[in-house]
Order: sequence, then structure tokens, then C-alpha cells
Amino acid sequence: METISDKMPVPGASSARTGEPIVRFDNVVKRIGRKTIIEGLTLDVPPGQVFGFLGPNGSGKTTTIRMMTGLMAPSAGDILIDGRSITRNFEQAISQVGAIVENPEMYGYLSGYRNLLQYARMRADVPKERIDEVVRFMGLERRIHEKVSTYSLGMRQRLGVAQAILHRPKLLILDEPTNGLDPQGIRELRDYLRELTRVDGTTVFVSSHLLSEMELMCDTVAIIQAGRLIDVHGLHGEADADATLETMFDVGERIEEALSLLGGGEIRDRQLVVRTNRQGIAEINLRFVQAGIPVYGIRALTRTLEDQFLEMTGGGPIV
Ligand SMILES: Nc1ncnc2c1ncn2[C@@H]1O[C@H](COP(=O)(O)OP(=O)(O)OP(=O)(O)O)[C@@H](O)[C@H]1O
Repeated sequence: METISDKMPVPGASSARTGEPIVRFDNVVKRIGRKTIIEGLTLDVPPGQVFGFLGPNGSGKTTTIRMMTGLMAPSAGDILIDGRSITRNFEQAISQVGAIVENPEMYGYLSGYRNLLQYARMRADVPKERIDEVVRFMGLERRIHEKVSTYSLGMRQRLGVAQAILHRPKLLILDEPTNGLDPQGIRELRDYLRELTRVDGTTVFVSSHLLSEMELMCDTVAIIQAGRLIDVHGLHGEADADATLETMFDVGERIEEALSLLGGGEIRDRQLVVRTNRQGIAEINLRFVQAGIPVYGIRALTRTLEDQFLEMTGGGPIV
């Protein structure tokens, strides 16, 4: 599948400057027993973005993230993080990763600050000043010396992110981070993650089964279903200029003539339907006009992210 990584404008970090993907999935397969859970995942994640990994429950998101964080080995293929192979060069690859995979492990009887301190001690290269910096960055100053057991879920989640970014990873991986959060908590998390990409050039890889959330949170969304990549979708317009769309041309009575002029397309509801991209729409229109065929209307049938997601979830409700 073609990815859109090289079309994305990217700020910040070193791989952002070189335009190299921060994560490259190279034909990744995961089998457990006789079951194939991930089937040949090939995907580039551009640096400096919030990148969404969207799929219904059971589609393989957590399994993929477990492989990205070394909790599971791929059965075949490889994952490169900042150019380093997770299978051949694990230590170097993982040094660029911060992650919250299941619920963030925190000690409820300690303050948020003691939790961060405890974690920082396990990593030789985190100075105390960095703790203060992430606490400020994640908006936790006011309550950081209170026990974590008194925190809301949203605050715990932010403390989890603070912990995961202590060592300044280039890639932050979050598995369904908004689960259980109220709308305000979701919004705050979204804002902090956005800020993280902007200020530090960090790439945020975030999984979810909620389309509406992904649309608000992400620059790009990869859609996965039953272990297969279905599509990669840029959410800020410019990446879609090359997308092929079904386009309807209303040429009135001269529809047969228009069809033979193009030598392609089909007639549906007395309209000429052609699969083409943006540029193609302009060119076809020009050909009709030059041939003296009046064009009464043009309508591109955009297949939205929601259409695709509805298709893959069998038309079921999306939240
Ligand atoms: N250890 C395992 N043994 C057997 N099957 C597994 C194992 N782990 C996951 N699976 C199966 O692999 C599929 C993908 O699971 P995974 O947890 O990665 O999906 P997911 O997209 O994260 O879904 P959810 O949001 O429900 O966690 C599911 O069908 C699951 O039952």
C-alpha cells in the first residue's frame, strides 16, 4: 500500500528533518498458534505527527503495539524505529520509544512526583530538572505532590504520559489512551499530545476504535481490520489531491457521446460516472467543453473516513 509519508510537512526532530519515517513496518506478520493476527503489515509513520491507528475491537491494534514495544516478537517481517530494527537492534530502537501499553503502572500511595522520581531513578539519564519540566508541560504542577490515589483518571493518564516522555523519546506510543476518560479529559489529553508534537517534534502513535476521536486528534489515520491495513488517510486535505474518486458528470442528453469520447466510465442514474483524481476532473471537464458537450454539473463522490469505517464495521454504529 502506498503511504503518504513523503507528502507530509514535518516540524522538529532529527528524522523530521530528513523526512525518514519514524516507524517503518516492513511486512510484519504475527501468528499465535494457528491464528494469524497481523497479516503482512507494511506502513510508514511520518515523524512529528499525531498518527492514529484505528480499528474495531479485536483488529490487532494492541498486538501491533506490543510488537512495537518489544513485548512480543513479530513472526516475520520487521519494525524499524528511527531506522533501527526492533528485531536486530532492540536496545537502540527501544531507546527512542516511550509508551503506555496497558494501564500506566503508578503507585497510588505515592505522590505523582514520587512516582516520577522513582521511575527516573531507574533510568540513569533523567535529571531532576527534566521531571519538573514534564510536570509543567503536562499541566500537573498543582497536584503533583498529592497521592496518585486521589487523582482523576485524566490526571493519571497525563502522569502516565509525563513518565513515558521523561527520557525525551522521539516516539510516544499510547494504546487506547482515551478509554474511560470524560470529554474534558479527552480534550485535555488531545491538547497536550498536540503540543508535544509541536514543541518537541515528538511523534505520537495512538490507537483507538473511536473514529470521531481519531478525526479530532490525528494528522493521519491508518485503518486496520482483521489484522490487515485497509487504508492510510491524511486528515488535513492536501494529502488527498491524488486520491481517486468516483465523479459524476451531468451532461444531459449527450451522455452516450460523452461516454464514447472518454472511452471509459459508466452510466448510473442518467449520469456519467468516472473514477479519477482532482486533476482528472478538470481535464475531463475541459474535453467535454472542447467537444461542445455542455456540463451541467460535476460531483465528486468523496469516500470519507466515516464511509470506510462504516463499511469495515459492517455498517454498525460508530461512536
Ligand atoms: N495471546 C493470544 N492468543 C490468541 N489470540 C490472541 C492473543 N492475543 C490476541 N489475540 C487475538 O488477536 C486478535 C487481535 O487482538 P488485539 O488485542 O491485538 O486487538 P485490538 O485491536 O487491540 O482489540 P481490542 O481493542 O479489543 O484490544 C483478537 O482476535 C484476539 O482475540
